[in-house]
Amino acid sequence: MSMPKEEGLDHSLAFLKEGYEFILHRRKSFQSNVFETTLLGKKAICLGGKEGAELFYDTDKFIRAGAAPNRLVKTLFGEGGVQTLDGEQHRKRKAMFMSIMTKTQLQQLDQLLETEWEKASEQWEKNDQITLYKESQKILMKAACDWAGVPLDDEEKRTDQMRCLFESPASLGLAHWKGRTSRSDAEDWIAELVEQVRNGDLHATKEGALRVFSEHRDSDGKLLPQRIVAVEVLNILRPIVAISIYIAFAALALHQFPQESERLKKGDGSIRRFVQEVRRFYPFFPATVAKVKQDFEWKGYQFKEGTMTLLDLYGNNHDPNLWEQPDLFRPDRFLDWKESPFDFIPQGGGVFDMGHRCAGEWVTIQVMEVSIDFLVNRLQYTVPKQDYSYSYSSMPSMPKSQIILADVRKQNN
Ligand code: HEM
Repeated sequence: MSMPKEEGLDHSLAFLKEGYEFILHRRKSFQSNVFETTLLGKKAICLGGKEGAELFYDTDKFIRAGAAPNRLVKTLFGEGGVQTLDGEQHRKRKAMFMSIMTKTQLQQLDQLLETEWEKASEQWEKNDQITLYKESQKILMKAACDWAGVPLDDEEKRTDQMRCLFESPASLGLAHWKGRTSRSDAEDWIAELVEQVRNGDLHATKEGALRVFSEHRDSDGKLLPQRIVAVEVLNILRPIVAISIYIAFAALALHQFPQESERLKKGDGSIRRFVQEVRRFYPFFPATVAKVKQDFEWKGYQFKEGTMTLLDLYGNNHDPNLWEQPDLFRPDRFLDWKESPFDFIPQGGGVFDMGHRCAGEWVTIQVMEVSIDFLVNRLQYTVPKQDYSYSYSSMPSMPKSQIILADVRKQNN
């Protein structure tokens, strides 16, 4: 049986134009959770729905080595990182990440964040207004470095580098190249710290990522090359700073859905459900990518070895077959959510240890909870008129104004 197929030479331009909605639009028009298209001059299969996600995370059928486009590897991921590994090598490396995600470690991050929010808000009281997206990046970078045991030498420069890593993958020209130079500079910085940890010149905290990753032995029993440790430590710092995007969207939701914000203030809404709805509702990653490991057949369709395959992350979070009225912001939908690892997948699906589901999902949820609690219950501020719109084609997307808050004061209660 032949797979539903989008006719035409190449659809990369349509992907750029329709962005987050590209796959879902076609899933709807083909009425199918699987279809074929052409992207970057190559045949690509797009998968969606619970069944599509379940298939995508079957590690006997899909691999990650060589799957991600070069522009993503050169900016966002780095070379040789966990995202690009398969099989036993991936399992061992992923276990290294998950080993630092303990309850105690997460509580420590909580406290570091609280302290940074406190310090920052004291500064903000001296200003007429602040840009939340940028300010929260400073908070997150300081907390992330402290948590990872990384001495932060030049706060402004390093925070800017982290931002460039996640803002640049899909951008063009200079902005993209800035992402590439930020990557090599940031890797140099961390690789030097790894050397210092290994020769005893830097006593990094025992449980922090810098020390744990520097001392980690890979599946061959050897220490990882310094450069790879740097890539993996950046796989902690960079995405923590990227939570600033969700914080900006959360602040937007608090403003645009004041009844939800009131409920949080009165304590009759749940911050957890609010966080989940922000992660479901707003765009972050459109899709994730793998390659067919070897020829197989699924539902009568042929999947040929090496074919690029995309999983529709944004689309699954907005799929009307999975969510009632998906385009409404309604945190209470999570009251009776059946906790499937394949429908709600803003940070990937499946399981953490064997598959590529985001290693930092718990961190993300927790950081968002602390930050939203601070915005709702610890600060008061006004929201001046600004451009709240966000695009479905720029990746990553975020409110155009980056969320300006004015007259920020600590609450007196
Ligand atoms: C800012 C919000 C975040 C979003 C939207 C996000 C999203 C994602 C996505 C979509 C994937 C790929 C899933 C796949 O390919 O199947 C991923 C992987 C990953 N994320 Fe996150 N992430 C976030 C935050 C974090 C944080 C805070 C950390 C670390 C503290 C982190 C560490 C990782 C790592 C190490 C991987 C690779 C996992 C693997 O390949 O096995 N992420 N993330």
